[in-house]
Amino acid sequence: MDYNATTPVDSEVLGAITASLTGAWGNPSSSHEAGLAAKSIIDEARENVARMVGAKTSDIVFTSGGTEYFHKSHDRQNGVDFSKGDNTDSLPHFITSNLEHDSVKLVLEHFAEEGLAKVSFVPASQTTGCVEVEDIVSSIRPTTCMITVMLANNETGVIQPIKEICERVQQINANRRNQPPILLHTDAAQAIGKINVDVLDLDVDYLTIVGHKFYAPRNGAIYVRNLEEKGAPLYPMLYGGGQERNYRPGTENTAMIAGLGKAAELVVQNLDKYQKHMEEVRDHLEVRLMEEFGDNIHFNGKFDTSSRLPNTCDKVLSKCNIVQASVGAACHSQNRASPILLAIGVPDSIARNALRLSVGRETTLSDIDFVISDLKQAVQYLQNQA
Ligand SMILES: Cc1ncc(COP(=O)(O)O)c(C=O)c1O
Ligand SMILES: O=C(O)CC[SeH]
Repeated sequence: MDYNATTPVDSEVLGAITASLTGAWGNPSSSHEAGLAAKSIIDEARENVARMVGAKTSDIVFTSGGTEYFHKSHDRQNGVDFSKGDNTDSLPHFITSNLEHDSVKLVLEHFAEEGLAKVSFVPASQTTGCVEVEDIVSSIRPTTCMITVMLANNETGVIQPIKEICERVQQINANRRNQPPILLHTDAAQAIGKINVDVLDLDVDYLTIVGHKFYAPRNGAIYVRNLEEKGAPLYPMLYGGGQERNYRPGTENTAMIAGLGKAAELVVQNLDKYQKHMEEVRDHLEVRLMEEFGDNIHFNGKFDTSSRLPNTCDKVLSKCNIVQASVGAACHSQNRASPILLAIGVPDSIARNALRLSVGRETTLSDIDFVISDLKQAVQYLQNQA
């Protein structure tokens, strides 16, 4: 019950990984047969990942995972020079939400602490669990170089208004004079494989893809709009043998890329089925929780006017025997109330008891019965201890 933390590798994905480890172990940069076999697997995987998010194949760069995608430029990025920190008014300005995963939040905090950039952390609305478009737009300054807001939150499952934000910002970009356009990034880690994600529909410049959230191995990729055509800028964090067009050098991890590509192919083929199943099971879970615990349950991710991922249910509890879940994001220390829940207005006393349940593709209705009975015995245990 913790599929937002990570997912198992799909059996077909494992097959693709195994096949490439045995049949395509060559160096993809080698021009001989073994190298060409590996390169063709990588090319096919790139096509499948691009298809999954509605991108051009050449706009996809493979990475080691979701955390490896966000950094400052070592050069003038988008007309803004990070190295010139002497005049703080000219510092590049970033806008983000207070709901972001640490792989975005901590990078921007670092930029600010190091005097490399100014950052606006826009608070999400406590009535919608979303960051409001107008609050993002009103934070824009002449020095704003990038806006990054996650597509769906990993704890609440609430889907953020990325398309609406991009629509407004592109209108502003069209009227910007003497300033480069504001770049738009979204962290789609929790959305891919659960809802349809289309980079052109969203109209973003960058989109983060995290394999281990959609039954792929723990690598990832980033979408960069019109990368080949020098569209959105991308600066390497590493220097080496020229792989990934010098954007992400290092001999390619063919097997993991093969797995990512197969998982992407499965999403393209089965997303509707996955989404419907997860939604059915999650909704059944919430019905049963209400039946069993009534007013003792507080659903932290349900807002009347906000959409949410089909698999996520954030609520309360801790003494379970069978259920494995997170009391917030897996990578956060568990002995504190989730900052995300506090940010959307969940009272500390409730946030401290939150339990995030996230179902997966194979979670069944009978699994839910186990979950409910385990939660019930946990509640009884806690009540007896009280
Ligand atoms: C929303 C979100 N963004 C980014 C990440 C980071 O991805 P990775 O663990 O592959 O670095 C995760 C999960 O770990 C996540 O849930
Ligand atoms: O568990 C999550 O929310 C993702 C890993 Se921090």
